[in-house]
Amino acid sequence: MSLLIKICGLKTPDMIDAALEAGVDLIGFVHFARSPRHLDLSDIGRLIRYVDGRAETVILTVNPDEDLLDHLLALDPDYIQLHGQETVERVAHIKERGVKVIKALAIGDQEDLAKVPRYADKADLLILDAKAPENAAHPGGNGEVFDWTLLKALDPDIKFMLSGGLTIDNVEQAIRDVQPFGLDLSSGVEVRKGEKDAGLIKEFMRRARA
Ligand SMILES: O=C(O)c1ccccc1N[C@@H]1O[C@H](COP(=O)(O)O)[C@@H](O)[C@H]1O
Repeated sequence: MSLLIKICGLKTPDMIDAALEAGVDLIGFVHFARSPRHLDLSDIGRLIRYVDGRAETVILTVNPDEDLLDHLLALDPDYIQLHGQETVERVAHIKERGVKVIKALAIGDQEDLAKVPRYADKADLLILDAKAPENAAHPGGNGEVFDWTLLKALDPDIKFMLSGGLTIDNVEQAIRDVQPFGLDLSSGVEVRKGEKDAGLIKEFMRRARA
């Protein structure tokens, strides 16, 4: 089965077109004010309508309260991506609202693996990402790679998307070494923070699919 690939933090129709042409499966939009990829609700709504079912759409957010969730669900994304400290119970509650949920977990050491199975049981998709550096303005999207060898201790039946610092230079090694179910990335296909590049998206996808 081919790898499921999500590119996050897209901000313009042009970059959505580049991602679709390159064969990206999941198109992600960020709603988190401190991020250089942040979009307001009306822009996300407009871009979801632009995608128009040509790929699945994801809205990434961090510890959303019920009011924000109402606004995000009104935009009708296929997935909500939770990139904060949301509990397993919160994941279950959001799924009950009728949307698929991607849960991102930060992996920094062996102990972080203990929580993975419980989230894997509840979330529709699981992302394993690097821990944000201290003082980072946002908990993801920092281009940080974590120690992939930690994942050798994980139950091989758990399906996850590998994330954190994936680029055209390390994607082939990531696939070879980790053999993930999917890949998720943002800053690795940017020329400046928050500015995606069509050539990098195309080359990343070429190498990932090769
Ligand atoms: O991209 C952001 O700005 C962001 C903000 C808040 C939470 C998560 C964010 N990004 C997500 O982090 C991972 C890894 O990103 P990268 O490839 O290391 O840049 C990915 O899921 C991003 O969507």
